[in-house]
Amino acid sequence: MLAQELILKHRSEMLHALCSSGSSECMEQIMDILLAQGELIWEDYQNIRISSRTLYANARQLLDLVFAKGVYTCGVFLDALKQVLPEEQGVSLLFPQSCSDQEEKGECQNSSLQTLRTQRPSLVSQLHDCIDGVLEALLISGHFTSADCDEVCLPIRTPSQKARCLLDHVVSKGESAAKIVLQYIQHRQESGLQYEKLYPSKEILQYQKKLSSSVSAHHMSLDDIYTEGQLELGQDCPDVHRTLGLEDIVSMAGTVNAEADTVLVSGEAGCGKSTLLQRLHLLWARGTALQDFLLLFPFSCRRLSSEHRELSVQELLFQHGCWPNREQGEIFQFILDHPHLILFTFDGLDELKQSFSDEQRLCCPTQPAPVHILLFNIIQGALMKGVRKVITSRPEAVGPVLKKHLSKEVLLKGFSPSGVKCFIRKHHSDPTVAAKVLESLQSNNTLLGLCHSPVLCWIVSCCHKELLNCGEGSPQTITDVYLMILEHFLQHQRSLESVGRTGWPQDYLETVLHLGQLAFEGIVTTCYIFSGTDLETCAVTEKDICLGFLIQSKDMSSTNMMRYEFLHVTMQCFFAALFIVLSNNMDRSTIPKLFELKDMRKTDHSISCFTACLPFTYQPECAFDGEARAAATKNLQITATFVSGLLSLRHQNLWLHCCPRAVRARKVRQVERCLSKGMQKHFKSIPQPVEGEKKSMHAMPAFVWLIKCIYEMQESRIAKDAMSKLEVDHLKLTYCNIGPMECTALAYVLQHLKSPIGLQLDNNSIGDVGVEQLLPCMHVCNSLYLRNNNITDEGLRKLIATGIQCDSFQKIALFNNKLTDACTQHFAHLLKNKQDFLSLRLGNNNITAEGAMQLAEGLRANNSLRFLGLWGNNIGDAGAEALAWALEGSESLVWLSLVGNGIGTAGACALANFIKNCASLEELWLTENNINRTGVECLIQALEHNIHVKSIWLRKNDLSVEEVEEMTQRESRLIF
Ligand SMILES: Nc1ncnc2c1ncn2[C@@H]1O[C@H](COP(=O)(O)OP(=O)(O)OP(=O)(O)O)[C@@H](O)[C@H]1O
Repeated sequence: MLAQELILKHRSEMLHALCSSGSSECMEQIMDILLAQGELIWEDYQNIRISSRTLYANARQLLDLVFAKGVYTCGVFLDALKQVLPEEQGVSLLFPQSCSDQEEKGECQNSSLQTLRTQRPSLVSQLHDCIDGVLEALLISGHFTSADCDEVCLPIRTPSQKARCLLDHVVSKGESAAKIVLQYIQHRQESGLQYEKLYPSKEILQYQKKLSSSVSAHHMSLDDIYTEGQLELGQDCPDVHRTLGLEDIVSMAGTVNAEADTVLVSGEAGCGKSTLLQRLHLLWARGTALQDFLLLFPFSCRRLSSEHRELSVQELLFQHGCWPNREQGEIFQFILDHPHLILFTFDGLDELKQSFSDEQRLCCPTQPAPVHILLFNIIQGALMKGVRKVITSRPEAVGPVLKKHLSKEVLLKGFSPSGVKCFIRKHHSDPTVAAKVLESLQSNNTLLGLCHSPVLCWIVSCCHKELLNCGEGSPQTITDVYLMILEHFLQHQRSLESVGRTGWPQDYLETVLHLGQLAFEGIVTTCYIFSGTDLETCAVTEKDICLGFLIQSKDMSSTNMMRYEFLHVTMQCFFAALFIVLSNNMDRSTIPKLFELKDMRKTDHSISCFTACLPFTYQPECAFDGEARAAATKNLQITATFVSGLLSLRHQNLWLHCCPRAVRARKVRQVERCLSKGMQKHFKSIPQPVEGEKKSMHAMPAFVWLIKCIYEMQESRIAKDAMSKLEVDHLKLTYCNIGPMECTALAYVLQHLKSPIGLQLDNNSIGDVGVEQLLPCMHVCNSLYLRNNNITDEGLRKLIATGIQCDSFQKIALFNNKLTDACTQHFAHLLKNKQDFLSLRLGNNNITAEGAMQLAEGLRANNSLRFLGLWGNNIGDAGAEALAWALEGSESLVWLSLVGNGIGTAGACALANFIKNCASLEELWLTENNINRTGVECLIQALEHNIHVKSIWLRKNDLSVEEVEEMTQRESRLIF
């Protein structure tokens, strides 16, 4: 439709749109545009704007005039109208199909070219700083050749000349090329990057470059080995099961609170949180990700913790973000004006000494305050509202107050099985070495389980020579892995020094004790960065530093002071544990305090020989409260785990010449006693069951920790002793961050249970490797709940192969995993061979009709199954028919759920046949299955012959309100 006709047709709507607000502003703006483009002359303008006339009369005059001037003026008018009127006022409604329809009909074929001509002046200036981008778009789309691009970019041209030359070329290429240019510019505007407005000065650009280069300089080293970790949305997110990519962290995906600007990435020690942030920083600096953010400021809570001055936000940005800059004022103003273009990252919130609180409010960005207060205000958006923030933390430090201020939580769960492979391949440039390391991991599933933690994977990969030479005795525990890297670093030093010395721990005992003391005192006082003076106080020498366990602290701030930290905080825990085990002067109460986790910081710390020389000021008790205490305690727990491992029988020979046997024996006894007491305390806290219910224990995180300590000791006597006192029927360990490594420990200990239990491990990250680790305790599980654990058919195959041999194994729940039809043959086999199996729940996997048919084979041969849940799969009518055939005459099945399986009317009719003759079924769930009236009729008829069925759920099917009403009357057991 021509522009003139459009005006004629929509005249009254246009009048309304122009005048209904009662203000002449819209009309004035449109006339500005028409005047600027020469479509109205000054006299026209005067003739329209007559103040004694009504607004509507003036608008009519305008429309008449524009119409009289012809098609072209009408086109300009329509463009102006679109520009000026807000969308919601109905401008899009005015021309409901204008452009798309017209384009299809070819009537509007010149519109982009036209726009290029009519908007030429503004386009020239808009193109100034994006010529390269537009040329690239034209090149990719095939409209321009590289010769065209070269022609446009001739160095003699000024930016405006380049822009004009580009436009001229585009006009010669036609409509679709013009469209590309307009789309490019529009996209930039939409994404908030209207460069003229947003790049107010060269300083901002220079500062951006400076931030990028300092960020890349810090993180380059990781570039070659970075491997994607497993990212999931937190449990509060609506779309929990979605897997995420790196950029999704800052996207809106999974947002639970749209008001908040802060995203939390949480995960266990060494799962790769800091590394993930470093990766994000690097990608941003290179311009390959997060390009919606113009400036990115990375902060480390570890380093912020040692800032004792009060700072304003501005000082925080420039003193901790990057070196001070001349143009601070302007840059800061830019940040305040454009918060949505800025990204802050705060790594390691758990390392702050204060728990998150939203009580002390600040709102002035120039007001100085203690750093943690600034941080808390930034996180909750009281300061720097609109700036996007990504914070990382261990889970212990995340309390409900913090959660309230999060836009979403993302869980980082370490490497997937393919991630482990990918990391090892990246780490070893020689593919033969990589293949050997992988082969050795495949042959030691426990070690493979440990490698799901990136930090352990890194160590194992570094120590590949030791690993490949260790034969049978390959590492089984995390202590083994850390001992391996200790030996690796020390041996490396030995090979540089003269040979002919004794054993490695002895030769380096002093070094280990120096580093150990530094580590221990740091862990006790939550200090992870050490000054030269701290090192001196613990007698750490230059040579000790050269071993490689301490690294120079990377700091983007201006301070030139040399500071150190351990390679990783878990390494610090390991050295602290070595110190506890090897120091002869250790206070006797240290181990009990460590295990009972009575706060070692609170006491006056009478660890005699070094109390006096503690380089740290102890924080008053109140400084560690709530989540901050829990987070600090976690490192003490990791230390205790290492203490257990180091004192295990199998490592005693290592220390023969390092510490007196009697002292060591005492420490071993202390650890054993603590573990036994700790477990008993847990068991005592289990409430007595209500009559008729099972005795159930909901494990606390400390229970998993104690189990891991027992595993590190590798003595079945201790495991047996611990389990001898546990009397429960059901052990619940849901949402406990249980990965393959924890499964190993659990199975090691639980296998000694006296009587079988239900083991509930829903919502963890067990995976196939974890499943394999659980096998040794399958015989004590009468039921196993593994909902939402990333389990595939392969893990399932192994699980069933063992389960089938276990007499007590009777129930399994596997909803929300990654099972497909390939798993159903194993279940069929189980059902055929286990005539006492009771419950099979496979909801929300990927099972289709084919899988249902396989399963049917097993069901047909089984006469014990009481519960069968297949909701949220896709078995269709054929699957339902197969199940109906298999279950015909069943005397055991009580409950069947086929919710959301697309079984349709045919499926319902098939099931009706089975219902007719089934004396056991009580509940049938057929919600959401596209069943129509005919299907329900079949079910009603079947129910006429069946008095046992109590209810059939039929909500969300293809039935009208009237049908529902009528059928409810006829059969009250149908629930709609
Ligand atoms: N995605 C990854 N790709 C390659 N290596 C990784 C990755 N993530 C972690 N690592 C390795 O694991 C080590 C520990 O990771 P990182 O420090 O990021 O863990 P973290 O979760 O921040 O630990 P913590 O909570 O103890 O501070 C890194 O130094 C690196 O060697």
